Amino acid sequence: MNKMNSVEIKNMTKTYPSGDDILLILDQVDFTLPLGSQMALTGESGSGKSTFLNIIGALDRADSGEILSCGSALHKANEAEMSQYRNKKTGFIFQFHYLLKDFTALENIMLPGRILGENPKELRVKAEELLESVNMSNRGHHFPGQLSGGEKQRIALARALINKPELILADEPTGSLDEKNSRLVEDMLFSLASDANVSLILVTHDRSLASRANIQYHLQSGKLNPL
Ligand SMILES: Nc1ncnc2c1ncn2[C@@H]1O[C@H](COP(=O)(O)OP(=O)(O)OP(=O)(O)O)[C@@H](O)[C@H]1O
Repeated sequence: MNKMNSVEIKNMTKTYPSGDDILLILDQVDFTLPLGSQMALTGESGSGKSTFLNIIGALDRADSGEILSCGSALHKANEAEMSQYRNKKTGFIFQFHYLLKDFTALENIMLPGRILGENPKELRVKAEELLESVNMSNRGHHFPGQLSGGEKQRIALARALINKPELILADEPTGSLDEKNSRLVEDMLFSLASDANVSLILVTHDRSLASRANIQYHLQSGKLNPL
């Protein structure tokens, strides 16, 4: 794998069974993401955007092809290696925040670090810094139920960054927010990714959001087309 790339994919195919038929979702896709770049992926509903993201995030597997991401060969990885890769190399943000309701905002941010067995004191310092970077310093002790949708998504963004990932994978991260909160979360996502020089893959329906990324692709009929 070329050290200047975060992701290198060759000839990746993914199908799903559908009754007696087979759905061809990704059709011999080749793709390279240079280190530190920000890529947006658009495409119609059902075109396979989440499937593409989930394979790079080691949440799903391709049928065939070579998938190298952050130095890991995902097409050859076993379950333990997939989980190690997910926890150490990637930070995921979904449309819904998936914060744990019985944990405070600060505890939610710390959680991925706890799973890796990091030193709790150091982790807390990092989590407080991240809380500040998403402008939520005064809300660390609040529970998710006490936060607005936009605030919860900012906590989810901080949580995605706690393990200093090499790659952020965002699946419609502003899809359930209003215009004002969408812009706020978008601004934070792009600026935090670029400050930390982390590569970003962002799946979105929103063309204006996509246009903020320096690389844009459109997924159609199983093929990735640069825009
Ligand atoms: N586990 C599965 N089993 C069978 N079919 C699936 C599975 N997961 C996804 N699909 C199908 O694969 C296609 C691509 O799904 P995917 O979620 O990747 O699309 P998407 O572009 O992200 O859509 P949306 O924009 O609506 O979220 C869809 O037709 C979907 O129904």
